[in-house]
Amino acid sequence: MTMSNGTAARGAIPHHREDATVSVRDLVYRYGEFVAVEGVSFSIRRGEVFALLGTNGAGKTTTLEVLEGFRKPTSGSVEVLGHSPFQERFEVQARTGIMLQESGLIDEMTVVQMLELWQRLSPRDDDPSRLLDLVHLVERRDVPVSSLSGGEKRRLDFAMSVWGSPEFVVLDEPTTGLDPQSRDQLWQVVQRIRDDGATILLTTHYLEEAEALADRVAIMNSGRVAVAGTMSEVLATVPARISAVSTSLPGHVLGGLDREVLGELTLTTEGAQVFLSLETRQLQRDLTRLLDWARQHDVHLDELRASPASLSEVFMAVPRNDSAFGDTAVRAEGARN
Ligand SMILES: Nc1ncnc2c1ncn2[C@@H]1O[C@H](COP(=O)(O)OP(=O)(O)OP(=O)(O)O)[C@@H](O)[C@H]1O
Repeated sequence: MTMSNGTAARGAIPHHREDATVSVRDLVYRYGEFVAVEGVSFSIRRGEVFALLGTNGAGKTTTLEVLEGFRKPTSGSVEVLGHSPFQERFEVQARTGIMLQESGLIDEMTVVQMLELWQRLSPRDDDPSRLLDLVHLVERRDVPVSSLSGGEKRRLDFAMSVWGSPEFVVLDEPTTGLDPQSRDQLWQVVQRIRDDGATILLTTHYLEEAEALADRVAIMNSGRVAVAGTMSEVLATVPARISAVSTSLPGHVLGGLDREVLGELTLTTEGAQVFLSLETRQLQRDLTRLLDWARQHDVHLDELRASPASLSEVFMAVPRNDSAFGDTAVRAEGARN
């Protein structure tokens, strides 16, 4: 994926358009005078899970609705599977599965009747039994939809979105309301259909879900992409953290440590204990330096922890207003694509 106005994407390797299932260039969408999406560019490679994240009102749903062919872009170009989703809706819909936030299930029908109805409506062929098995609803096949739990309804929605193994699947907050076990099962199914070659666009407010599933991610704020790239590129936009506690740190060796490491070192003393915290963009290098330093000075490090930033930290670090976005850099980057 390449992004025109994302920080992490600046280092991303551009790829050819033919590798892309989705290609969005300079997308603008206005509701009347209000600009909901303001110059967004990205592409989603075939066979990857791409997570579109963002604050409330960031423009995710609007972008999704443009990709699904429900809205005509105000300006910019959008291609899904080589077609315009708005002008060539039939071509795109025949190869796309969509799981909306709002379920379209019919309460009076049983689970299997719902799938049989879908069999008649969908342009793709499939077998209800395969889908029931896929989403672990075999034993609920003859139960009316109205009797299903919220999680079971979500799984049935999911089954309908992957009916006939579409090439492109849009999952809009797929695990809302699922218990941890059902959520894990659904994650496994998403990974399985990705491994089978589907391209998946996921939106979610659960950052651990994006972290578990997505190959690439974009975080939107106020109609723009704030940060984008592969998961590791995005996580690297916030420093990693190393921490440890030691009771064997002689005062005279402390000074040498900050010259050894590249990151920002903080030492706090409480009685005989020294708490060491290091924020670094060079996790492996600084961890190696720290361990070498500890060995040389015979320092024992207790509770040693080293971890990259989480997606949640990256999300929290996204500036929450336009003026803090570094507009000049963002626009200059956009102009190159
Ligand atoms: N039909 C509409 N008419 C006018 N403004 C709208 C309309 N739909 C959305 N908006 C506005 O456009 C902006 C983007 O909305 P959108 O629903 O795309 O955001 P979102 O990222 O999906 O948010 P959320 O996470 O809260 O669902 C918001 O400020 C919203 O109020």
